[in-house]
Amino acid sequence: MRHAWLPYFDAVNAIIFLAPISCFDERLTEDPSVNRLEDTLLLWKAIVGSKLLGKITLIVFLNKCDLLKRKLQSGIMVNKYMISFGSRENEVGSVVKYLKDKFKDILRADASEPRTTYLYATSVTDTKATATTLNIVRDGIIREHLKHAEFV
Ligand SMILES: Nc1nc2c(ncn2[C@@H]2O[C@H](COP(=O)(O)OP(=O)(O)OP(=O)(O)O)[C@@H](O)[C@H]2O)c(=O)[nH]1
Repeated sequence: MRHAWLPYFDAVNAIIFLAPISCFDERLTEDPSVNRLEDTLLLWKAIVGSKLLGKITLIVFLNKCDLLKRKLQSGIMVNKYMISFGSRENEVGSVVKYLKDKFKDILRADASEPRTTYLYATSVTDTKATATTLNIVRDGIIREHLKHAEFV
């Protein structure tokens, strides 16, 4: 159904893409053959590759970092579910860096033109930290618009 809702986003300036990165070891309820994080990356690929969304600023929240931390501390290994994670340290910082690079790689390979994209590690249930992140995002978008309007 995803292709059905893409056209409804043609009049927006920015999309906040929430990627629940703690779900690296989970499967989709609707299709247990698909890993949830792989599914998230496929959706990112579709959004990045969509010509309809080509002019929209993309903001990625690598979300549920608190839940990710808890999973990693309990001994669950990322490389068991994502082979390409390899021998990197099984801790939040290296998982976030690895995933940021993955999102950027897809952007480089699939975006039809260069575009403004921001990536943040978040735990949105931490409302104070999320408010700060949203303020940074808002300032970035405003600055971007002013730049296009040649005010800065
Ligand atoms: N601890 C924690 N909980 C979160 C975070 N983000 C969302 N949640 C909680 O996760 C639950 C599911 O919310 P979402 O992930 O937004 O919704 P969803 O994608 O439809 O649901 P899931 O299939 O569970 O991912 C809710 O109870 C949220 O409050 C987060 O960063 N940290």
